This record gives sequence, C-alpha cells and structure tokens, in this order.
Amino acid sequence: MKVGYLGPKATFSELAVKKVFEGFEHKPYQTIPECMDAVSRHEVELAVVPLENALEGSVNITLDYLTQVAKLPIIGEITIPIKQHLMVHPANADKWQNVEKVYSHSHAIAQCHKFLHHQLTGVPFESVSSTAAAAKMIMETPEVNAAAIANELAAKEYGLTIVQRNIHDFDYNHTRFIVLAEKNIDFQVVSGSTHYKTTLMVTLPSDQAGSLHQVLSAFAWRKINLSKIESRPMKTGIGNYFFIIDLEMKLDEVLIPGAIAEMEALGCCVKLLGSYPAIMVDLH
Ligand SMILES: O=C(O)C(=O)C[C@]1(C(=O)O)C=C[C@@H](O)C=C1
Repeated sequence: MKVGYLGPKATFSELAVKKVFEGFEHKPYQTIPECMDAVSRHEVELAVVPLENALEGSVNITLDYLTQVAKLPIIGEITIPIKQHLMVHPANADKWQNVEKVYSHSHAIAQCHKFLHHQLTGVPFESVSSTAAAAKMIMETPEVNAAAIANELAAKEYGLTIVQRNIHDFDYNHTRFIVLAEKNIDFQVVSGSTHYKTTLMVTLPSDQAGSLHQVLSAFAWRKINLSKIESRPMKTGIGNYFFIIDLEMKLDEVLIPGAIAEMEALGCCVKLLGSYPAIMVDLH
C-alpha cells in the first residue's frame, strides 16, 4: 500500500509516516494539495498531511483544500513532537551568525519567531513548501550563506550542519497530521489506537442570531466534549465562515447523529469529515 506525504524526504510529515506506516511504500509530494490529489487519482491509497501545530495553529491550506476541493474522509490522526533546528551548508558553518536569509515552511518560521528576532535580527526569511525543501535548497547552494529551519533527519539527509538546536519558541511543540483515504482503511489496525475523534464541518444559517450558541448547545446537553472549534472563511464574501468542530468521541448511533439532525433542523449545513483513531507518537 502506498502512502503520500508532504515531501521531500526528511520533512516532519515523513517522520510521522515512517513511524506509523512502517512497511508501506512512502511517496513524497511537493505540496499538500498534490498529496490529496494523489489519493483522489488513486496514485496512493493514503495521504498524511499536516493539519495543526501547537504553536502556530492550523495549516490553512490543508483545511481549505480538504473541505473545498479534495473532500476526502479523515481516517486517522498522528501527533508528533516537533524540534526545529537551524542548519547551514558545512562550508558556511563558521559564519552562520551572518546568514543573509533563512528558509523554511511558514509554520516552522512562525514557531521560531523569538529566536529569529533576537538571534538573527533583521535577517530576512522566506517560506518554502516544507522544512525539508528548505534544507535541500541549502544543500544545493553552498555559495549562498543562508540557513534552513528543519529537523535532525533533514540535516542528515542533506548533509547540513546544525548550528543552533531547538530554536522553536516554546518547548511543548507538536504537530497534528491527518490521514486521508478514499478506501475504508481501518487506522485502528495500523495505529493500535482506540482513542477516537470525530470532526465536523458546520455552516451556520445566514443572519440568524444565536445560531452558534444553538450549535454548541446541541453538543453540550448531550455531554459531547468538544476539543476544538475553529472558523475559516467560506470565500463567499467577508464575514462568511464555516466551523471545524472536533468531538472527543467516536461516531455513535444516537448522540452525534442526534446533534447533527438538530443542527440541520436549525438551518445549519453539517458535513462529517471523519471519525477516526488518533495517536500521539513518541519519536525516540
Ligand atoms: O515542512 C514540514 O516538515 C512539514 O511536515 C510541514 C509542517 C507544517 O506544515 O506544520 C509540519 C510540522 C512543522 O510544524 C513544520 C512544518
């Protein structure tokens, strides 16, 4: 079975895939939408893409492309610890404090703002498609005194020298990855996890005061615990949002269907994005 992930080799996405999908064929893709399209094209059976980082929040392209274009079921979630390091080409190791530019994924840069502000004040940074893509670029351009923010595996994969370790601003740094598949693949068998979550996409009726309160009440009186609610633009005009709601329970036959029916009766549009096992992986 093939698993697509945000590449190139040595991204945090690959770390998650290597840890959970041992024995599967792993296939890197340049962007998150390309990962999802590969599942839709049946090029791979599964895709693992980043959804949310503990310091920087949601990876918006994942949410938007999943809900607006790919519309693939979420069948699993993998959370891994994130350690960001500053790395340079070995030829530039002794002059890293004078780097001309820092490259990484936008979320990795955001996780290291304090370090960049205090240790590399005024040095410009540029977002690229992933942390490993930044590392690969630094390896290919030794003549430029630039740095990448990436993980330990990327330094090894691309022969870079880590000049500053753990530059992320806060210690408790994790990223949630979602596993997407068209086929009904049982992630509990792969992960061994029995901790389930259910994710819904809810659009409120227009111009109905109190509708969000009604949505939250539909879960509250059923004692369904929410672990997240987040709004995202519908892209139909300023102020038009949909809500992503994570429930801390597996889809059952009474409570969640009852809450969905109640919300729909109140004029909401509700879509089940998935009910799936979630696993926290220790990379050691
Ligand atoms: O670029 C990578 O290495 C990724 O796997 C993407 C990603 C992300 O999008 O958040 C994953 C974990 C980190 O938060 C930094 C980047």
